[in-house]
Amino acid sequence: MSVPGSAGPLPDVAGVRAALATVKDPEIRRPITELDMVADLAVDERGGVDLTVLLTIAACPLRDTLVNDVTAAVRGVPGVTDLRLTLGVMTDDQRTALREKLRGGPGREIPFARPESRTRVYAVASGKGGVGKSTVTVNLAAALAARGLAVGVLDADVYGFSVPRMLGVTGRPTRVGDMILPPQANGVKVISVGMFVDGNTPVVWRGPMLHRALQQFLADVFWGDLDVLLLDLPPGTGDIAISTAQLIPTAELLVVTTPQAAAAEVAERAGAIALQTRQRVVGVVENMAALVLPDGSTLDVFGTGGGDTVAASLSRLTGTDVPVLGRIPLEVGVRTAGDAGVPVVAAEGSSPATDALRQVAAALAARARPLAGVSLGISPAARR
Ligand SMILES: Nc1ncnc2c1ncn2[C@@H]1O[C@H](COP(=O)(O)OP(=O)(O)OP(=O)(O)O)[C@@H](O)[C@H]1O
Repeated sequence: MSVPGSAGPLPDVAGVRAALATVKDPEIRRPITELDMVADLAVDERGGVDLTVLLTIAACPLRDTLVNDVTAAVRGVPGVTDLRLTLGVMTDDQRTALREKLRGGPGREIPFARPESRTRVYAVASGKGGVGKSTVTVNLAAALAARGLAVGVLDADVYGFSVPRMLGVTGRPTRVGDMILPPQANGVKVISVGMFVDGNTPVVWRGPMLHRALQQFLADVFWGDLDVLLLDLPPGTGDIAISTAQLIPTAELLVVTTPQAAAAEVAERAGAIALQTRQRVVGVVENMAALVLPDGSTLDVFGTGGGDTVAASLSRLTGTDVPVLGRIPLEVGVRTAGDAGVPVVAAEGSSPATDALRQVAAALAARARPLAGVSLGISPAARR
């Protein structure tokens, strides 16, 4: 059949539906046809399309993106002459059904704790504050995402949350019923306690509240099928590190230290918590290593040897081989990039620091869990 008065083919519902299957919800990042967002679809004999798309929530922040993507997809179908698009909103029951579909069931369990989970979870720990734990976390996340991995960062540094700013995330997460959709920046999905408090209000939570918050971030946030989840822990050996081990026993520790002997001693204590929690220590990252001066010489601002000391001591304590995965030099660009909300590895060009960070990311990427024989849920996740 063809459109009256035109030489082209008459579009049918299946053709338009196929085009709509290429449109992804901008926040959930799955095809809208799979999410049951396409409510009514009809094509008349003139090539006019009547379509109702259901938004997950009325205040959908990316509504315009969705409308533009839907319009472009439908208008791109040969023979379509008109699109009459109506936007509706899901009912509570429809949202519950969507949540269960995405989660693979009605429970509130932590997907990363399931035995079949293929997500590598790394808890990034440090002994003391200010050694660059958050900087290392966001750069590893961005470098892993640049390698094509699906990456999430959970900023569990409740007292010093800085990850959203370093990754350039300004938005708040959208809530669909009791499901939280993480904002994404630099290819990384991010959730931080800082997104749930007003302005610069300090967080004054005690252990049980911290545990519940962490549990909620792990269970109620729709992370999708991640390859890697990085947790930015608060410095030290506090409640959050223990909660992490209880909630995701397979989480592995990545210890960040500086070359300074004093920092190394406390970093050892942070790593040694793995003995009590029976977690594996995947390695040590030595940050703030020798600064390269303009004449090419180097300056050991924080001394030398801290990374090796921590790695040797944790190897001895845990009876496993804990390697130094990389040494990240002090570099002005690392700090300015973080301040600008773009991790330095995501900026143009390379430097000794970006090379070292990418090398650590490569070592972690090589440890990705195999996909074979693992059920991924309703469909492969969109990577970004
Ligand atoms: N390799 C580096 N070169 C230059 N500056 C760095 C480097 N690593 C971190 N910094 C800077 O040092 C400061 C502290 O880093 P960061 O906030 O990442 O530390 P942290 O260990 O996460 O601190 P806390 O746990 O107390 O929040 C930041 O201003 C950051 O930009």
